[in-house]
Amino acid sequence: MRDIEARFQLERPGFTLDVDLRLPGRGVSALFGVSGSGKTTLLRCIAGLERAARGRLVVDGEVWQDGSRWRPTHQRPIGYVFQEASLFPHLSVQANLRYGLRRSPGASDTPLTQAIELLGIGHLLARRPAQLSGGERQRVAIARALAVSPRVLLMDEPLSALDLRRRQEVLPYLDRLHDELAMPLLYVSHAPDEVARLADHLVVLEQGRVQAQGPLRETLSRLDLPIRLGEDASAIVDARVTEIDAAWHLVRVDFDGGHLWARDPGLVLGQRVRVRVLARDVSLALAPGTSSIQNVLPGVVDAVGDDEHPGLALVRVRVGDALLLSRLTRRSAAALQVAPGQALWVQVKSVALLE
Ligand SMILES: Nc1ncnc2c1ncn2[C@@H]1O[C@H](COP(=O)(O)OP(=O)(O)OP(=O)(O)O)[C@@H](O)[C@H]1O
Repeated sequence: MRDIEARFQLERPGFTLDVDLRLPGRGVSALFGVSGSGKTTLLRCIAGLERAARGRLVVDGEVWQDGSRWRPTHQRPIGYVFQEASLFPHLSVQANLRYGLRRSPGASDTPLTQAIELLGIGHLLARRPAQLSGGERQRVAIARALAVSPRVLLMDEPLSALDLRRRQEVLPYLDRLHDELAMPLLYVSHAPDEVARLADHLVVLEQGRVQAQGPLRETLSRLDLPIRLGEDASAIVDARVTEIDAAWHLVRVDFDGGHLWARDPGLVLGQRVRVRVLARDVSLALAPGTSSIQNVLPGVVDAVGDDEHPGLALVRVRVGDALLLSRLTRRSAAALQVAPGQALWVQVKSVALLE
């Protein structure tokens, strides 16, 4: 699967979308930005729902749109999942799933069967939408989008209408999509924790323009970006579970730069995990010290940048191959004489393990 090339300009009263994107042909690309930044508009352009959008769209080597060509929505092989599952209330889950297939006569049943398995909804097929939980409805909506064998799956904040428990229930299925789908998935979200967990590639939109785009880890560790992420500024580290301390309900994960201890969310030995480390949970010290913090790693300062408040600095520290961010007061940074190339100790107060 080749990259997606998406260039669009769209003028609306009080809002202009002007983007030039190259998205990987596989994996999850998160479109991230505050409300009104143009995320939904961008998805609609890709789906061919914004006739006024000028630009160029190439998916898997096929031109869907350029100066002279325009494929209407029904000729674009996409799956579209909205915030709320729009299922027909009078039809069973099975009939809802088959509904989308009517558009493509002769389509094989295999993708639908696979989607039912992937989303774990085989036992729900005879039910009506009113007999499903919000999370189950959303899983059905995702399966319906996959049943038509799309070349791209577009998801517009698929969890935002769900409460925390239902979100937790659906997230593992999104992980499965991430791991098992060979097609690209464009995932709109304004929730940094979802992005950190699911995305491989990140696009940050602000007022209709792209502020940053690139692989997730690199893009998150850009020093100009955390300002936009505020309290959610974080780094992602790829690690593996190497020890489980059942007595203290802790788990040890190892990565290239050392190891970290975290609360055990129920992991198994050897499991690969993404570790999310918030910049505000990372402090720096000249010596390992004797504080209550158990996660202390040797690192080297990579860069020092401004933060949103003049009293704060953001420091990027290399720990092995990983880059961590630390948010500290300018006064502390001055006291430690923090500067690129300096070796110091990184104290990590807490981390989140994202399976
Ligand atoms: N049909 C429309 N006609 C005119 N303007 C619109 C229309 N839909 C959205 N807009 C405007 O376009 C801009 C981008 O909206 P869009 O829905 O793409 O943002 P978003 O990032 O998806 O926001 P949210 O997270 O709230 O869904 C906003 O200023 C919005 O008010």
